[in-house]
Amino acid sequence: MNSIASTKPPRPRPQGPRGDRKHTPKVNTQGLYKRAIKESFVKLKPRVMLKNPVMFVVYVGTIITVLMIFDPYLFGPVQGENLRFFNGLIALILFFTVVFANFAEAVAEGRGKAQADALRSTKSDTIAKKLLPDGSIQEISSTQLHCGDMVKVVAGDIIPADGEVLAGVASVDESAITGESAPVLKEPGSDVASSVTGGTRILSDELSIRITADPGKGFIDRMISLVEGAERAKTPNEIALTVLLAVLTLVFLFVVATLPTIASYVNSPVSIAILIALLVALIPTTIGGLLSAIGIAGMDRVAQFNVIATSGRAVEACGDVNTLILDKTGTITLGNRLAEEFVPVNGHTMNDIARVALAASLFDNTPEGKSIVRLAEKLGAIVDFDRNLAEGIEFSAKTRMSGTNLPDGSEVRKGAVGAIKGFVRSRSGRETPELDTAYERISQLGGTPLAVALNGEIYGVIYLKDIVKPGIRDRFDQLRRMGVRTVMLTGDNRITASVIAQEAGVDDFIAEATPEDKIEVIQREQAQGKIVAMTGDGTNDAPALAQANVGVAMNSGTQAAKEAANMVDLDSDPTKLIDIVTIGKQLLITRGALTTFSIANDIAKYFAIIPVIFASANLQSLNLMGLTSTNSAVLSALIYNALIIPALIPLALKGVKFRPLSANQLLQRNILIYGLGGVIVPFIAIKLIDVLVSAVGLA
Ligand SMILES: Nc1ncnc2c1ncn2[C@@H]1O[C@H](COP(=O)(O)OP(=O)(O)OP(=O)(O)O)[C@@H](O)[C@H]1O
Ligand SMILES: [K+]
Ligand SMILES: [Mg+2]
Repeated sequence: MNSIASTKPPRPRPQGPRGDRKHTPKVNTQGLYKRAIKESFVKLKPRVMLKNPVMFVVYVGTIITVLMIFDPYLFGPVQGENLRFFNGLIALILFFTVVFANFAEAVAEGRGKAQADALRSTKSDTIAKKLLPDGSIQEISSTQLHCGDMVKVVAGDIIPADGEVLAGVASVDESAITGESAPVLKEPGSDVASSVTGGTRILSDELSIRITADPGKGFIDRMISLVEGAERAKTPNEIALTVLLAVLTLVFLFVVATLPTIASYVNSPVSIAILIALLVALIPTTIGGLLSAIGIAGMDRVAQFNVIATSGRAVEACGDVNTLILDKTGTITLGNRLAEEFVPVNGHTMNDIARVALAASLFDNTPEGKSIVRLAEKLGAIVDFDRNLAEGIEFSAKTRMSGTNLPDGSEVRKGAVGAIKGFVRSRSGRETPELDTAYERISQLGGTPLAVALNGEIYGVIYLKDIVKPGIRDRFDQLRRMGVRTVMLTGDNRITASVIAQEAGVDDFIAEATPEDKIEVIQREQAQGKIVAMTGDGTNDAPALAQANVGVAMNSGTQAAKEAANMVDLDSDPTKLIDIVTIGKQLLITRGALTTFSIANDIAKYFAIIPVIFASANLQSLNLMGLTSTNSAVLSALIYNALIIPALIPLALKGVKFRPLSANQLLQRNILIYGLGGVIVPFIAIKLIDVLVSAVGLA
């Protein structure tokens, strides 16, 4: 909520439900793949490989099998022909398994790297005109600017660093960060319009700016390191899953290690190479290889929505969100609340209320205020005092009023009906039932009623009309199906709030909320163990944004809000929170689905390889899949195991098809599709590969 309504950002234009405008720089796909291929080999350093325990086991397995190319009898006597060639094939397949997993991660990182390069190119060294205390100007490099320095920028200049406008009014091209080409007006004083970002370009006039960021610490610098993934630490869920996969790997290692004893008991000695093959087939290499790509892709998908996440953790938290806190005006409604009608009361005429409403709105720069002036002037009202001698009283969300102190000492006010009643009472005026009738009628229509008063006398009510965004009801339905509760928080009165809440289909609403209420609501939800998401832009929102588990700040918002939030929406569209939550959910579901698939796969691979181990023990009844030979069975299972990683990269990056369902329904659906599919697919694929492998005479 804004403390100062005149600082409201331009209302975002309504978007399609998926809001799929993309401003991220175009990425050259061919270059991206070339770079990823190179990276897949660079990542083979043991230090890097160690971060992924599952793939590290494959890595070690590769090294051992390579040694066994040179000495097949390294670990004792083995039966069979062409051992060197066979071990060579296994080593090759294992090597590619590792490379494919690295490739998945490299491709996922590629887009962010390309984006970072594009951002870096906007951040060329500029010459800053530093304002010295004596008023003279010194030209220095932008990299030498520090917090607190004053600079001057004129039309055509690149703004040298993040800062706050202290003087001047100018339009600024912020497309370098927002991709939006429409210029933005910057002026001092107001929370929102006074902050400027280094790297953007001033188009007209000139500004005096106080620098608020030290070199290398600006908004663009932070964006670069974020999209590049420099700060991408593993998220708590990712760590938990990595641990689980490592434990599973250990269990399989133990199982495989005990096999030789059993095998020799049934007089069927096995080679170390085959044991390694079996181990690699059984451990969860698919999810192990794709895990980090899934996480990076989730951040990337958020970035493509023009939202910058400060960490992967933030994106992931979106997936766990239980409660979504939204404000009414501009988020649930279109937000261009315009004066529709004046309703005079207490025996006043239409002319009277128009005149008082005009006087009360003369200095009100909010869209609401301007529309009241327009309507009053249309009705023929004129200003009958010297406006230079009058004093404007700015709107604040706390007082819920705005107005003017006239030269003759009288006070005109307009605002929320409750607030104006309080004002009138304090001036020993009267309240009338007529006022309540008018205000209830407007509220029932979902409009915002503003009462108008001159000193102790109420003149009537202004009807501000607002419209619920088309399609928003569907979005809330979807969220409900995902188990997310939506709460509308508004400064408006109870009746209006309940009408809009009903029309929009939110689960709950809080009316007559002050900015402080927001943080209270968040804390209350969190006390019940809920994960809470919210959007905001004002300085007032900063504590609430920091308190929320997912706080999305509007780029048009204040520096404080942006710093407190864990995401910044470059388009300043509060409805995007809904999309971000959806992306987070999809990230978690994708991870779950591919984990299920990966583990289900092992069943088939197990049945492909285990008969091999007991081959000479006449346990051929175990050869369920009817594979050609023992060697071809092992190779086929391993080839499948390697190829499934690149085959699933597109799914890992794009995310699985997403449907708004509850966690339970999703689990059932996933087990059905990815669990059952994960058992069936490899049976078919391994059989086909076996046919091919034996046809080309590899085994
Ligand atoms: N320019 C204004 N002048 C006087 N009163 C106003 C003005 N704008 C809004 N109000 C009154 O103050 C109330 C609170 O405003 P606030 O901005 O906190 O909430 P809101 O805009 O109604 O809802 P939301 O919090 O969803 O944006 C409004 O409901 C309205 O009654
Ligand atoms: K595997
Ligand atoms: Mg508001």
